[in-house]
Amino acid sequence: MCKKIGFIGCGNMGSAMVGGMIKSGNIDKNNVIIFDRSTEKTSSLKERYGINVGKSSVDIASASDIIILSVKPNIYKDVIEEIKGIIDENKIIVTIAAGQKITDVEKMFKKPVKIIRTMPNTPALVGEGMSALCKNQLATEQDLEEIKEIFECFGEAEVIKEDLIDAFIAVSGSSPAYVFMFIEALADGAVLEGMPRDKAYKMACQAVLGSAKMVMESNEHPAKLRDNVCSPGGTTIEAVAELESKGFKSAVISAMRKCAHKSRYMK
Ligand SMILES: NC(=O)C1=CN([C@@H]2O[C@H](COP(=O)(O)OP(=O)(O)OC[C@H]3O[C@@H](n4cnc5c(N)ncnc54)[C@H](OP(=O)(O)O)[C@@H]3O)[C@@H](O)[C@H]2O)C=CC1
Ligand SMILES: O=C(O)[C@@H]1CCC=N1
Repeated sequence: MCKKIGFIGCGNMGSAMVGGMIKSGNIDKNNVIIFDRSTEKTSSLKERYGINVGKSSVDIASASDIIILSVKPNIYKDVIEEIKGIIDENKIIVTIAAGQKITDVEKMFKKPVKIIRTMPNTPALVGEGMSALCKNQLATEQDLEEIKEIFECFGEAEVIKEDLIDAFIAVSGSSPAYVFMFIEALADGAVLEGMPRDKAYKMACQAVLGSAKMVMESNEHPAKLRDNVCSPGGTTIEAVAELESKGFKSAVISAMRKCAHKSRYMK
């Protein structure tokens, strides 16, 4: 892969993707160029990964074959207005924004442009991202495969239909936030029972990591794996009963409905 990859916006998600790509060893640092209106962010990424820094969004659009729009959804219009003159049918626009449908982005360009809509997540930074991708009509299957390969540098990637992207945000793009809350709650519970805080985080994280791995590798239903932990009259069923009475699962499901609804209707 020797195409030039440009990032416009290097905040939480852009920097996680840049970090994941470079750390993977599959993308040459000389093929990555970034721009953010905050020079502090670009300087720190340049220092860490040795990548190139552009002077403007226009710089990135000119120098890159693949342009990743990693600014907030409400900034898309301004950035596209700046770069659209430079974008031709040989370049691929990659979007990562919640709520920005392919047709919305096509309208902003007001001309035929190859667009791959994606939804990554921040665990990309540690090579454990989960991304979804879909394409517009002008982008080819080969373009989609090429972008998927780039996203696979920092985790798993799946091609999905665009109408599933709101569900995907709820289960993947946004879900690290709720998983971090769960880890924090597990650690707090352990601290309450006398465990030192640093050990509590390590134990909580390993329990989450190990449990996720078990679901992925065992092919068992999560409820069966839960039942295997619940000894009759034992400790776990006490915790499970309390979680059920507090509406643990329904709280998660209803949070995800809010998340998907926001993604579907946000402007
Ligand atoms: N955070 C996440 O977990 C995920 C985010 N996304 C999507 O990623 C996108 C970025 O989100 P996130 O990284 O969290 O946001 P951030 O605010 O952390 O990053 C956006 C960056 O873009 C900069 N910026 C703003 N305007 C411009 C501009 N005109 N030109 C260049 N840079 C600009 C911002 O600077 P300043 O801070 O000065 O405004 C900021 O550094 C969003 O569209 C979001 O929906 C998708 C999946 C997961
Ligand atoms: O909160 C947001 O809008 C973005 C999209 C997915 C994760 N963060």
